[in-house]
Amino acid sequence: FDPISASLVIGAASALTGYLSYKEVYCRFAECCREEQPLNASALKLDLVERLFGQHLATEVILKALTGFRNNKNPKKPLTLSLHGWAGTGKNFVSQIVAENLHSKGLKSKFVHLFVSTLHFPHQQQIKLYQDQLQKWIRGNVSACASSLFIFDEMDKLHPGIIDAIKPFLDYYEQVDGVSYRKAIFIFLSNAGGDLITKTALDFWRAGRKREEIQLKDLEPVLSVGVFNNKHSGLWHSGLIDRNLIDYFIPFLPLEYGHVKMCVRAEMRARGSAIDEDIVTRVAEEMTFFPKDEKIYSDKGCKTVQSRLDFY
Ligand SMILES: Nc1ncnc2c1ncn2[C@@H]1O[C@H](COP(=O)(O)OP(=O)(O)OP(=O)(O)O)[C@@H](O)[C@H]1O
Repeated sequence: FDPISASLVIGAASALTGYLSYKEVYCRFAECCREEQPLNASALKLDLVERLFGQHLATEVILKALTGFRNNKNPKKPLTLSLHGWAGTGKNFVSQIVAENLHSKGLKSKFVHLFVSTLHFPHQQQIKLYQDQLQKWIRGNVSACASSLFIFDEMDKLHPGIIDAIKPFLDYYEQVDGVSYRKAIFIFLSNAGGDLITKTALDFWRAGRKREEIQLKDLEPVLSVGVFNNKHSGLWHSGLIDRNLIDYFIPFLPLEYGHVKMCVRAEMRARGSAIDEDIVTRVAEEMTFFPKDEKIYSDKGCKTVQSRLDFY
């Protein structure tokens, strides 16, 4: 046995172990991009099942899409989800749950980026500038962490065309200018299509069918066509849709009286208060419901529950 090569091997091995344990210790204190770490599917499932009310389709699709994507060592394109539904039905809330399950600091993580149309892209005359900035921002952040998460809120208020600037990143390319975007995740949030979703939910209700009987195939095709043809969807005539770059259109159903009560209880628990059913009913009854005759769905979803609870 050659003593020189033996000591070289030992030296290299101990340097590697040292580096790995240094990295472990470092990552305990500073946030690290753990792109190889598989997703804990049961933790995500538990979060969705226990915390998200009345959204059986969103729960099922998000779980399936994320676990499939994160367990695939070699995805061919980034994961792109488009979440649609009425106000206050849980789209931002789900994005927060997804962010927490991907990066432990959730929305505060430096690998999670939230864009709000009216805040970040307000002026119609500056579309070109926004497109450049968006491309630079995404390129820079995916270079730093391949499994970065980008959330675009208020897509329906985004000027048409802005989002097409990121089309090359969402496509099936192995690399674009030396950067691979295949492990990144993009989530779009929008109220567009909310009317179509409500109509379907209402048709089921009027036919005496259970809400849980609504399937993705009842809504997904209508949604993608509806959003493509809607001038105010942020995806109007978008190349993302006609190139099939959006993996899932995820409908959020309008919330019913019973769901609003569940939100009130969840908020009480979060505040560490005992559940007082009398207050739960009073808060839920303060909300307004539509359509005019049947009054089934809360018109703000669970959105104002937290502030209403402050009065009790
Ligand atoms: N389906 C739900 N299950 C549990 N809590 C919910 C649900 N929907 C809404 N909430 C509660 O209401 C709050 C507001 O909802 P959220 O911001 O997610 O609505 P949104 O669908 O993003 O609305 P908008 O389209 O107006 O942005 C959430 O932080 C959460 O506490």
